[in-house]
Amino acid sequence: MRVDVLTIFPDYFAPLELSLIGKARTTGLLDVGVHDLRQWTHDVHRTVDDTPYGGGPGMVMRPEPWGAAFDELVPPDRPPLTGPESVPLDDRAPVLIVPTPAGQRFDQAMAHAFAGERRLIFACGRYEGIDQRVLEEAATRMRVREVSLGDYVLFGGEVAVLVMLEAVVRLLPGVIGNAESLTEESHANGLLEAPLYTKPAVWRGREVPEVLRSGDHGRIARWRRAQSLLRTAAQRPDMLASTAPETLDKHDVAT
Ligand SMILES: COc1ccc2nc(C(=O)O)sc2c1
Repeated sequence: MRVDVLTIFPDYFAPLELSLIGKARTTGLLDVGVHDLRQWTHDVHRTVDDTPYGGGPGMVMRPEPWGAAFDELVPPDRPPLTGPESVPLDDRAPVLIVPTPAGQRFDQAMAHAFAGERRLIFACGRYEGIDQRVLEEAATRMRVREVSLGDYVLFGGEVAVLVMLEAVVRLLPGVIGNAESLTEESHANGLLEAPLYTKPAVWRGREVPEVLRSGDHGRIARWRRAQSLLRTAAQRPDMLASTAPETLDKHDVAT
């Protein structure tokens, strides 16, 4: 997978050299380019923002640097359409992901969808946001996705990109050594994962549930399923709404 990130704070992405993402890059599973948007400015102050039309607080990111950056990263195979019309794009066009509080909520299903793409481009907004015409023009040659991490507001898109990148890259084949981890974790099956335990068997007077030390794999699986349902009901009842109702056997719940 090729990923390009456009930002005025490239240093935010130093963490992409670390851990499993860093390893994915060195092993060739992932190719990342982080680009300072200011390299597409031409004034002495390398200006990327200006006051909003219609008034209002703060500043808006100017369209010109973004347009020039996209021209370089995604050369139009034809002059971009200048009208308001958008062009349906085939699935070979790169996906442009724009973090914004006004976007669709990011979730594991979206992470899987992005993980299936050959190329992702992330546009990190700052200030009050990016001139809307940038997204409209980009849609003539990319599949544009406005995405939010949740119902809160950050200073800019960089942190959201780091979160989405980690969620996506860990799904790429070969990045996580034991792919089975991906099937057992929260949100993998529409539920939250069961509680986890490791040695010692007793810690500060608290015992690991006997069932997990029983060696009875069928019983352990039933217990974990029951705990997963109970935990989801307690923490995220909204997730249960899209899960078929299940009857819990009290023996499966017992620890
Ligand atoms: C100006 O760019 C921003 C500002 C806030 C913000 N908050 C996000 C979020 O997902 O919470 S993405 C994002 C992008």
